[in-house]
Amino acid sequence: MELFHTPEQALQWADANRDRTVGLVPTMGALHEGHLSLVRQAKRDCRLCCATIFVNPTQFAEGEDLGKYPRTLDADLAGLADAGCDAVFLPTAEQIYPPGFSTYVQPPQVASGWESSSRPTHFRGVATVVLKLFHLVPTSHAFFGQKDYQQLCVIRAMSRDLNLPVQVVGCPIIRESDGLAMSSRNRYLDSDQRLRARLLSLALAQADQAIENGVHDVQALQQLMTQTLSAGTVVDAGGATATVPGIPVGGVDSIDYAVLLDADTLQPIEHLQQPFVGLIAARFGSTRLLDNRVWQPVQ
Ligand SMILES: Nc1ncnc2c1ncn2[C@@H]1O[C@H](COP(=O)(O)OP(=O)(O)OP(=O)(O)O)[C@@H](O)[C@H]1O
Ligand SMILES: CC(C)(CO)[C@@H](O)C(=O)[O-]
Ligand code: BAL
Repeated sequence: MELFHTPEQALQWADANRDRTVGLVPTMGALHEGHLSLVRQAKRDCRLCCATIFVNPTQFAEGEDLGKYPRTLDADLAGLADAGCDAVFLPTAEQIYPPGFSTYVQPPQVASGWESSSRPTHFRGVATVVLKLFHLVPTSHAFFGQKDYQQLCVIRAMSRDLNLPVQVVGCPIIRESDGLAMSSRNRYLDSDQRLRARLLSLALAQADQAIENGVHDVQALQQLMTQTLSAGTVVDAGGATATVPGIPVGGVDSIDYAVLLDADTLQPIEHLQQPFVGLIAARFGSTRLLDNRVWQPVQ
């Protein structure tokens, strides 16, 4: 596995391999099985895979966890090599944002709301760095996780709107055995928060079960997700409310959103007659976690 530290080296490598399909896997490091699944998918779809590790300062808001974001480079490189990654680009902040840098991507419409409500400049930073990475490591394909669903929508829209010659591939969410979506920030959770973090996937599973049982009212489904998250309780098959074995009493510390939206536009919906997504962001102390689930139209 080759390591590049400068944009020139990355460009040279991409140039030397321009007759092969190459898949790009952008990450911020602190890698887990979710990231490695993207590398494996890239290797299935493309001849070569290049991962990037860069904790991008422009996507963090003032007071967020940029300074304490986990950095585990040795383990990351071992995991990438093991997953069959061919090259890793590890730029510095000065290389990506040299003195005088002042040009940013205005993110597409689908960036409005949800994540942007708590992180107003987040997608401006994400879109800018992803566009730069696409230029610095020119590839035919780029792989992103559905765990960051709104981010995937933003990158797809940017690629379409700006005619970028990159096929954006969305990859399924990889979960822990209790359903918690893998995330680098899970390591911030203490043991009590970790048990309660299961409520995100549980809220989506509750909505899924209710849809199966014929509940097709959007408000009722959103309420069910909110109730599961805030009280830490579930509704059983008979409609009774019950606590969940193994989850400490009480719900998440706060909910940023728990909504059903059009799966493409992320606009609110009134019925379930188009593909739709359940999107959740909730907090445990200062740790903010995301989860989502996509459904096909219900007739
Ligand atoms: N559980 C997962 N399953 C699939 N893809 C994932 C998962 N977690 C992250 N990814 C994807 O990996 C890529 C890099 O994400 P990132 O480095 O921010 O990891 P993360 O675990 O989401 O970190 P954070 O906790 O900071 O949100 C993104 O495309 C992201 O969607
Ligand atoms: C896509 C990304 C690597 C851009 O910094 C980041 O937002 C992430 O890790 O999801
Ligand atoms: N996983 C998206 C990157 C971020 O939260 O900044």
